[in-house]
Order: sequence, then structure tokens, then C-alpha cells
Amino acid sequence: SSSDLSDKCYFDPLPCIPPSTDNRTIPWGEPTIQYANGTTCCSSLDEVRAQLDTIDAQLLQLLSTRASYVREATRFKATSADVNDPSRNQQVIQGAVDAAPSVHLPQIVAKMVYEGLVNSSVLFEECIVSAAPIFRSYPFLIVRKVQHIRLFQRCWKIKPDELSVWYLCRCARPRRIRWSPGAFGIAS
Ligand SMILES: C=C(O[C@@H]1C=C(C(=O)O)C=C[C@H]1O)C(=O)O
Repeated sequence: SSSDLSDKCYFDPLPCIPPSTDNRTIPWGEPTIQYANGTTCCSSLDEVRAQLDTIDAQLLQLLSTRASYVREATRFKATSADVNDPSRNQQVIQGAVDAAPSVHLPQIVAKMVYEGLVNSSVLFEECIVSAAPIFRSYPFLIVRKVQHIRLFQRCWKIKPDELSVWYLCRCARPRRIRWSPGAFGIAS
């Protein structure tokens, strides 16, 4: 029956079915969504799209949360070459494809959405890693002249606004040495 054939649309690979040339009278068939209270959906394309818009907004929120963890993953990767983990990508995609039938999700949707998810996440992570400043921390830095700060910056690729770097400020009184955290360029 036609129901047997549409069941196959939930599995990858999709069945080879010759394209239909029928010109149907719409809406055809019966509503395929049943709510717990016994009512059904949907009676118009607008009603379908209103539901899709609500679901897409929920997906967007979940994708945002996922992206924040994807970003967090970069903190455990030393180089941009470490970002892409093909075996983990495959595990994530295959896990979704395998679980799809249990939640009545077409496997082709699971496969392509999760492929897009991991591939785009890798691009996002590569951008984050490339944009991140090189961060080195030092216990202290003895500085008497602004030129020395500039030299240190050049040698160690330290940015002047990195608060982890402290400068030692020698004050007017000899032997009295004061520790000050702060931005470069204002030391004497
Ligand atoms: C998030 C990670 O980085 C990449 C992105 C992945 C994802 O979006 O699930 C999986 C593996 C990595 O290619 C990770 O290593 O877990």
C-alpha cells in the first residue's frame, strides 16, 4: 500500500520512487497530526507554517546554547589543527541517524542537519581560535622606561591591556618599591 511506501521515507537511504505526475486536489489525504485532546492539524498551509515558526524559534534557542558549548570546546584545543575531530563528528552524526527512528524523525533529516551542525561548528571554532589573543602570563615584569614595555610587548606578543601582566613601579623614594597592576604606557 501507499502507507508502506511512505514508511520507507523515514529511513536512509530513501526509496527510489518514480516522480509523481498526479495533479492533486488540495488539501489531499487526512491531517497527519493528532493532539492529545483528539483534535487534528492542519487545515491550511498558514496553520502549518505558524507551527513551524514556533518550532524554529525553539531550535534557534537550543542552537545558541549548543554554540556556547562548542565555543567552550576550543579552550581545550591548543592549535587550530586540533579543532576538527572527524571521528567525533562521525559519532555525533551517526548517533543522531541511529536515534532518529525512535523519535519518528526521518533519518535523512537527522543526517543532513547534524552534518550541517558539526561542519558549521568547526568553522565557528576555527574562527574563535584564530581570533583569540595569545595569552602568556608572567609573575612580574620590572620596568623603568616606557620603551622597555614596548620592547617586552614586541618580544612576547603581549597586548598592553592584558591585566595579567603587572609592572613594577619604582617610586621617588629609593628602595621603596611598589607593585601596581595596570595598563602599560602609564608607567614612568
Ligand atoms: C565541539 C567539538 O569540536 C568540533 C565540533 C563538534 C560538534 O559540533 O559536535 C564535534 C567535534 C569537533 O570536530 C568537539 O571536539 O567536541
